[in-house]
Amino acid sequence: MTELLTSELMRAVELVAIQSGQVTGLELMERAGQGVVDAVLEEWPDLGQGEHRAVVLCGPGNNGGDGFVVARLLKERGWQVEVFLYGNPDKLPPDAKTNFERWGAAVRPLDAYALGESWGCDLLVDALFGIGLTRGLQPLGELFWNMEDMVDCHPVEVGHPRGRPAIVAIDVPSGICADSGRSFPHAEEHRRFAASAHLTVTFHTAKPGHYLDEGPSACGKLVVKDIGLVTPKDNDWRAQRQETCTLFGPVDPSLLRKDVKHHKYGHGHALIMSGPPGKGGAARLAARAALRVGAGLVTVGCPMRAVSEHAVHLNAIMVQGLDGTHGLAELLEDSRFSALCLGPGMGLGPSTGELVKTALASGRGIVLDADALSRFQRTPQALFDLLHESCVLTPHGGEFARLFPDLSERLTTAPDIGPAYSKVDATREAAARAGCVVVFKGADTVIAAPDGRCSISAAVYERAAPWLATAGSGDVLAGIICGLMARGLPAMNAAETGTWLHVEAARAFGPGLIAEDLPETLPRVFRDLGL
Ligand SMILES: NC(=O)C1=CN([C@@H]2O[C@H](COP(=O)(O)OP(=O)(O)OC[C@H]3O[C@@H](n4cnc5c(N)ncnc54)[C@H](OP(=O)(O)O)[C@@H]3O)[C@@H](O)[C@H]2O)[C@@H](O)CC1
Ligand SMILES: [K+]
Repeated sequence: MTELLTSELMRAVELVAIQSGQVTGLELMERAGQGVVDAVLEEWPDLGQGEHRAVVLCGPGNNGGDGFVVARLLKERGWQVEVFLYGNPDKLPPDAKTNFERWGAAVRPLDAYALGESWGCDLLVDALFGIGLTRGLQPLGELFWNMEDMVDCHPVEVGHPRGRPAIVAIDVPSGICADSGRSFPHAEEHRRFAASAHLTVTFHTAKPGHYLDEGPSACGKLVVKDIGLVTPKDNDWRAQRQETCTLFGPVDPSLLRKDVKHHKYGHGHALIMSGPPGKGGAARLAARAALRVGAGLVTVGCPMRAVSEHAVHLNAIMVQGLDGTHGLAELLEDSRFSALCLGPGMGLGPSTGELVKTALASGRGIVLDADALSRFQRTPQALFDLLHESCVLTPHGGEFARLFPDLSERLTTAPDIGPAYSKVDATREAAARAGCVVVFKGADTVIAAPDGRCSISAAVYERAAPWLATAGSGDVLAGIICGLMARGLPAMNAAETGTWLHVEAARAFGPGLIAEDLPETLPRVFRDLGL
């Protein structure tokens, strides 16, 4: 588990170190620049031999200061280095100014580079803006557009006469908000709003924006370099500041091990509610996932007329026909049902809403997904009033917007000042409002509990799982989380662990994945975890 620091917290950590006298800002800047050079040479060993050409684009703040350090260090290695500045050198902050002076060679205005027709280098360094970005960068739209083209269309080629540079972003690609991963749109919509890079080198710890929204695609690859900072552990320091979030993973295998002393009921009984005939596939996917993740028993509860359809498909999973809320309430008199899942394939009719209310009244662990969420589009507060802390909501973007339209609007309206409202902010607010765990799905899934705990479970970088965007994949996730809750995991643990396993199963299976494959790949994931 890695703690992710927002820009405000990162500044606070830096301040503590400087005020304690352990380090100066100038030393931190030197370590940051050295970290970038080290990361570049680790990523492209060819650049470690001989003399190469670098272009360093510096901005008006300390990110630019890091750029001047990189320029100097590369020059000391014998490289040809050209430096361009976006801003007024007289207005640089003190540490950046010192490094501007230490550089001591020519610095030209950025326009002189941006208007050139050739990339003219082997390494392009984006030191324009870091965690201090506060608004859009309209004048740089064309440069960013060209950078994206370079990253997407041209492989890095050391020594190319016109330049096919490796592009490295210092701290965060310029234009990306470090807290949210969002960019700040400007009037020139046909241009890009943020830089693109092959490699992004950040310091001390990653920031939420490296994992959210546009962040990962802009960063390319992410490397975190230690610059000798320590995040204070004491509660007083933390109590005065905003809450952090973590990057979840890997899972703790001890949460998933089965106790040999338990019989099947000791591992819980999951009840997955299904919709009418012809709509039962989603519930069967969720049920299979709940069973594979280790629930001792799984039952699909369905309208009487859907029993025969389920019966021809299911073996180890039981089928229970039941009539409406009365039938569900009666079934739940059996206290061995330890967790429920409602939503996948249930339909948007009134019966779904009534079944959800009956299920919630039972106080059991409950996962609500898909139609069980959308059904409450017009009356979200009626749902929130019934939710409790053993509930997990698993909305995708559309479902989130139905339940939390105001939060969704803040998240989708173009921000004009930074830091931009983030998916972490939105999910945290949603969990507090709903009074339960919210899993806001996407490649940048965010999971939050009502007490403020929050983690990002991102399927990006080395954990990218593009084949997971397939029909039924969400139903499987709901089933995995329900199965884990049936086994006794608290809602937040079940949500985080389930989301991580879901991505891991997709990665283990690889290309060609369909939803049915996910539960079947869980045994392999468990073996790899040493269970
Ligand atoms: N913290 C640490 O521990 C360490 C930090 N380090 C490095 O420092 C970086 C943070 O430096 P920073 O705070 O000076 O911010 P940075 O991103 O350089 O730019 C801010 C400047 O830009 C301006 N500005 C903003 N938006 C603008 C716009 N759209 N268009 C035009 N101007 C705009 C803004 O001025 P404003 O007008 O908003 O007052 C301000 O002048 C960090 O990312 C890392 O690289 C490392 O050296 C080591 C340890
Ligand atoms: K940058």
